[in-house]
Amino acid sequence: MANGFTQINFGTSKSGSSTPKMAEVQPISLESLTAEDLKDFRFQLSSQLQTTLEVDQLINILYRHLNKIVNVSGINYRCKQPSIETAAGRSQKHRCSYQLSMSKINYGEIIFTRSRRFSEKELSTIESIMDVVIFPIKNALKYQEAMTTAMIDPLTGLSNRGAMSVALTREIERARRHSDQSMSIVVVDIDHFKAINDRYGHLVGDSVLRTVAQIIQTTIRGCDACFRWGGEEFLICLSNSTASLAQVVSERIRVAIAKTAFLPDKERRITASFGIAHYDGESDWPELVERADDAMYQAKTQGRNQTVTSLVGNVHSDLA
Ligand SMILES: Nc1nc2c(ncn2[C@@H]2O[C@H](COP(=O)(O)OP(=O)(O)OP(=O)(O)O)[C@@H](O)[C@H]2O)c(=O)[nH]1
Repeated sequence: MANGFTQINFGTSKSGSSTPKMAEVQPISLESLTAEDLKDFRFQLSSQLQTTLEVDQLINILYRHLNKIVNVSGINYRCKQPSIETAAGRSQKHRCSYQLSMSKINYGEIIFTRSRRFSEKELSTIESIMDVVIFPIKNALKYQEAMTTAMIDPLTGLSNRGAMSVALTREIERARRHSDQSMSIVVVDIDHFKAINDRYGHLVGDSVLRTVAQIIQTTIRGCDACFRWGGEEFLICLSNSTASLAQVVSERIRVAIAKTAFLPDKERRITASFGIAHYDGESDWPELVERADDAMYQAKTQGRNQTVTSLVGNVHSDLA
């Protein structure tokens, strides 16, 4: 162990024995590597690692640079919190791995692999550059954590509006590219929520929002996504969905909400109104969301506690 890096494994991994051989870059002889060369190498590696805050890019840079002095076939990196797994090159059966830790905080594990055993000299060279690697990795993890936090609504734990815009841009792009895979948007708005806050207080109102979020999340599929769009409004993005599937999902959520006893007054029920828009070649997601929102307002004006689908384009035939 040195500099807070624990080499936890070195030897032959039996599971990798059938991995096909790959062409490996010839390493520069470590015997001729001077202290000055190593200093230069560390400086160059450090400069390159400062160019990104993406963990997978950091591992790729390390892979490219390390191969100038020590031949490795693959580098795997994994971290539990935040949960990240990435790799560069190709895994082989001989491996050495290092736990990246500083001030008792673990920043993940780096595993170097190749088809031949690592020599003592190679191991000590790899270990000697780990201190150059740990700070960029630590910064990248902090950045990733901050980005994730910025995308989460703290009350419900759902993704927020910022995350929604990123996800919907991607989904619209996918629906446009694959004509056989469409998508639907559902806007959900709790009915008379102001009256709930006024009568039972904001804490009860908050717990209603959390429970509605849970009902939605447990009803939709893993490939779908739910966002907190505004105060008492939620937006669901149903991937690869027809308009009729969107209606089935909405109705399931609507009935589940209407059946749930949210309030101290068990007899009093809460309802929500739903608006659906099915993708119809919109150029951007705000147009699609606007249609779903208009449909939701129609549900409100028609008496609330119901689902309205925006009827345009190919939706009629799907619902027939
Ligand atoms: N408890 C709580 N209330 C919130 C939160 N965000 C927004 N609200 C409340 O949500 C209420 C929304 O009220 P309105 O927009 O009038 O809508 P509504 O009473 O649900 O009426 P309809 O939508 O027409 O059925 C307001 O009283 C907001 O203060 C929140 O995070 N927690």
